[in-house]
Amino acid sequence: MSSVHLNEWQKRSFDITSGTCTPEQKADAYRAHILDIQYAWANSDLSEACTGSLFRKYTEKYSAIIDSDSAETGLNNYADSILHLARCQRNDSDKWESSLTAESVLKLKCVQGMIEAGTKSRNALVAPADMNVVVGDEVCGNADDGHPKFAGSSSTNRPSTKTSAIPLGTRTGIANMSSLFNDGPPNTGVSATSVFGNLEMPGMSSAKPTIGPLLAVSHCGAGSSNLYAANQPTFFSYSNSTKRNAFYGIANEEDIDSFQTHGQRPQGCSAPPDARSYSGNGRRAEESSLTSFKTAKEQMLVEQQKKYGNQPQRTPAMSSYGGAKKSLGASRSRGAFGKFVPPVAKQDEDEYGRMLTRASGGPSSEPKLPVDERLKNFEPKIIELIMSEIMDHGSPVSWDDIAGLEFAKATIKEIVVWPMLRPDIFTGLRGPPKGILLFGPPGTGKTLIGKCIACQSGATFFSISASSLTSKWVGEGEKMVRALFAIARCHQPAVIFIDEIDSLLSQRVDGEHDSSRRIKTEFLVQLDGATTSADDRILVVGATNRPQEIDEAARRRLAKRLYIPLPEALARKQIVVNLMSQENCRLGDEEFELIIQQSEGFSGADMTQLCREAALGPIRSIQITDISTIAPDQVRAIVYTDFKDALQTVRPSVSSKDLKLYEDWNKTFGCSR
Ligand SMILES: Nc1ncnc2c1ncn2[C@@H]1O[C@H](COP(=O)(O)OP(=O)(O)OP(=O)(O)O)[C@@H](O)[C@H]1O
Ligand SMILES: [Mg+2]
Repeated sequence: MSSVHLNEWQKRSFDITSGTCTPEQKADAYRAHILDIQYAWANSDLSEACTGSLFRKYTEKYSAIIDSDSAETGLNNYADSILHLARCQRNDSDKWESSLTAESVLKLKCVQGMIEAGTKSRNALVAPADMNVVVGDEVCGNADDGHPKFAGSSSTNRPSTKTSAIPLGTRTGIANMSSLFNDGPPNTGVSATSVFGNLEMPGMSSAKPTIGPLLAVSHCGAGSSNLYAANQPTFFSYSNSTKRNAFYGIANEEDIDSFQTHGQRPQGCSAPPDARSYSGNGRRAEESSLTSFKTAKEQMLVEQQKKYGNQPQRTPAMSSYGGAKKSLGASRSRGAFGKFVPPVAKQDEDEYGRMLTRASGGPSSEPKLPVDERLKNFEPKIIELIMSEIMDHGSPVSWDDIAGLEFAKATIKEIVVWPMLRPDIFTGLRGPPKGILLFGPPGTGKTLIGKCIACQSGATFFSISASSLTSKWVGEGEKMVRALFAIARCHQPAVIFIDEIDSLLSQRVDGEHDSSRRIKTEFLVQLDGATTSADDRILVVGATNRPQEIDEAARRRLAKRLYIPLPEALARKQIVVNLMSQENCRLGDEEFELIIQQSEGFSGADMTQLCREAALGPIRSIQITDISTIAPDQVRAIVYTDFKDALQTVRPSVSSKDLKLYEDWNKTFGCSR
């Protein structure tokens, strides 16, 4: 401490001894000095020893004021402020004479009300607003006898005082100490002076971990608590920043947690003398009655409370402690290595319960969702996603709608339909393969076959795409895969159709994204389980036009690999006949043959496109002026010329080079004859 500072403190000390000061001026000056000392200490302008010494000096000097019972001369701020008001009024008008005296003012209705309020509610703030009274469990009013005395009392007439020895650790709030000096209640048997008399200030015993016993004053009536918990350390050992935080009433997380847990004020979190009082359970005493302001977080908690009733909240209400630092993450108790909490609010535990209610035809009008005990470990949102979004309910497709592909259709019927119909026959070696891969050029009917299986197999059909199994959340994709198979197991017999399976099960390469690799691995594991378990009647059907990109492990699991080639002449004709049968068309057999010859190399999709293009021929022949008025039956029939024109614009989408690749792969891995 610099000598300038020391001189300043000492000078001030003597200034206040001047007899010219009124008691309230002295009280104000006293509090200002306490504040200054605290501030200086918090900023390390004062050493601990010096702070202690100054406090002692101040206490000794002003013990007469502090200990005075007199409402006139003591630090009776309550009476002082009322009298001060009265005096001001008198100054405004010389003629006006106030009948207010120290005694009469206490009989005023409003004053009585305030006193009663203070007596009734121990949490209520009755003490002058600029006084800070902090106790373990309660905020003490001025007096429990209704007398608004604020000064520490003499020991002679205070028999009910409890004292307790508090081992001082290394910290205690200076502000708390100031409250000791200032707010000694009427029933306190130990005066502030005596408290200080017993207090060894830090400078005196800094080497010791504890600073000797401090007599704490319990002054809130019979049921009152001690000022400090017995294990409450003092704050002299705090670092400067902590001291400053403590000084400004900013608690660190630990303190807040422990405070909220034990119902005590955060250790070392002293408030300046003009801070508001706090209740021992952390609630700002006057908060409920005086302030309706809520932070967004507090509002959210209130709404959550309303929404979920008395369910325990994950986040403790920071508002419970007004002096706590309200910073981002201040309420976290998980620490740096705690579990990651996503920024989006997690689904509540009872969401699944709500889903069960819906599923069991509960109050909600939402559709029934099948649920199973085995799915309890999965997040409801994932189950819901798979159930509602992945399960396919497309328009019905029959085997006859698929032109050609007789071998593929027969094989699929053998694998899918019959075993479903007669599981008793298809046992042992006759057991159907659990995985099929449909591969071939684009537009050849692979997806169409999938839809047909969905309609004709009688199994629960899950049609999923790779993108629906991927998620931006780490780990979510694997869960989706697991949930998919679990749900399929609950709904046996089941077919899981994965279109464009190459994007999900492409070969694992170095440097690929970790999450996609994990999804892939999980899928293979599940696929393995589904394919090896004899009891499970789950068929996985994959479709791809890039069979060469499929991971070899997946390839093995998809045991039946069926080549879906470009449609042969007969199949092409069937497609055209099928489509033209629904239109006004006039085509002879010869014309059909011509069309089939000219569409060599077309896929099923190309044939469909050719028919669409030809169907537009009659419309194009209508005059533009007539298009708005012409009746549908006046539109001419589709004729061969329309196909001829269409063949000029529609080209095969599969090149012969690509075709060779498929045929080669089929020869290597395919199961076709
Ligand atoms: N064999 C077929 N019989 C009848 N229509 C077919 C046939 N093949 C393809 N089509 C027609 O082509 C359209 C596209 O077929 P689909 O979507 O099944 O092809 P895909 O093999 O899945 O192609 P991609 O590999 O590009 O996904 C079908 O909607 C259907 O109109
Ligand atoms: Mg497809």
